[in-house]
Amino acid sequence: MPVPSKSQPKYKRVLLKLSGEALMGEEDFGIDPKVMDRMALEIGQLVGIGVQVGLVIGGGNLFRGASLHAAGLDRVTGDHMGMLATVMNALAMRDALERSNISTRVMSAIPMSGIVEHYDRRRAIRDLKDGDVVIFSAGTGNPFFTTDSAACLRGIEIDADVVLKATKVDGVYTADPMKDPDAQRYDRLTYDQVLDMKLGVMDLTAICLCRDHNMPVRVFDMNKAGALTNIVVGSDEGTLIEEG
Ligand SMILES: Nc1ncnc2c1ncn2[C@@H]1O[C@H](COP(=O)(O)OP(=O)(O)O)[C@@H](O)[C@H]1O
Ligand SMILES: O=c1ccn([C@@H]2O[C@H](COP(=O)(O)OP(=O)(O)O)[C@@H](O)[C@H]2O)c(=O)[nH]1
Repeated sequence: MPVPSKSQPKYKRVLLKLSGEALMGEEDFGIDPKVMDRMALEIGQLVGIGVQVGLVIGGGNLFRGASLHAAGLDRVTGDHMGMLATVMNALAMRDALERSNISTRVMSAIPMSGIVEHYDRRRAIRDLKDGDVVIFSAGTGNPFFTTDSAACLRGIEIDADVVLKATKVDGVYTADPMKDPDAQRYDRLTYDQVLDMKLGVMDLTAICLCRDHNMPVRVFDMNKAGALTNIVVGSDEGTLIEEG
């Protein structure tokens, strides 16, 4: 089988999920412009080798419905705030991408006329084919979901080859590596193994969706320079979750 080269990436279209928290960099809240610029650079490298990039960004650096609820807010209101947070992150990411001369379109699952376009699948696919990075913001548009589920949903809808979950850890472990120093990393897992072992790196709704639609997911460390390009040209970074 031919080995993919930089001029012939393994994937033609990817859905990249960036966790909101990872955008904080060294801070405790908000957005670190240096992280945004670094991500823009890495995404630009994918676009440069002809890969179509759809992007879903979390909102955990600003608001999370569950945390707001724990602090006393109504859960649905909290989730609405969380989804709005993802739109703010998307605007910041568009700014960083456009400063790097990468043509970018932001769509929102919640209509927000005058700020971003409403999500339109066919339009998104056309834009991706034209080489634009398309950022899908406001999650699924519904409370009680996460942006991991939104990433898998949009990935399936746009017929991406893979969902790439960029996070703070370098793959899926036997236990949360932030809490258990003895946790061991998996190179590869099936959807059922993730579900059966309740491995917490991604919510189970997202994994079920991917299993039902046979959408592979790769979990990798977004702080490792070059990891994204390595994956797209066929290297084994992080953990691949796919059919058994
Ligand atoms: N089995 C596991 N393997 C890897 N990471 C795990 C596992 N269980 C829990 N995690 C945690 O999941 C997080 C990744 O999810 P992510 O959505 O990026 O973060 P958050 O939910 O904090 O926004 C990691 O930072 C890690 O601490
Ligand atoms: O379809 C969605 C996606 C997100 N959210 C809300 O938006 C917040 C931010 O998203 P997430 O926690 O997935 O961000 P991440 O962990 O990736 O930073 C969530 O906590 C939810 O409150 C939601 O209600 N529906």
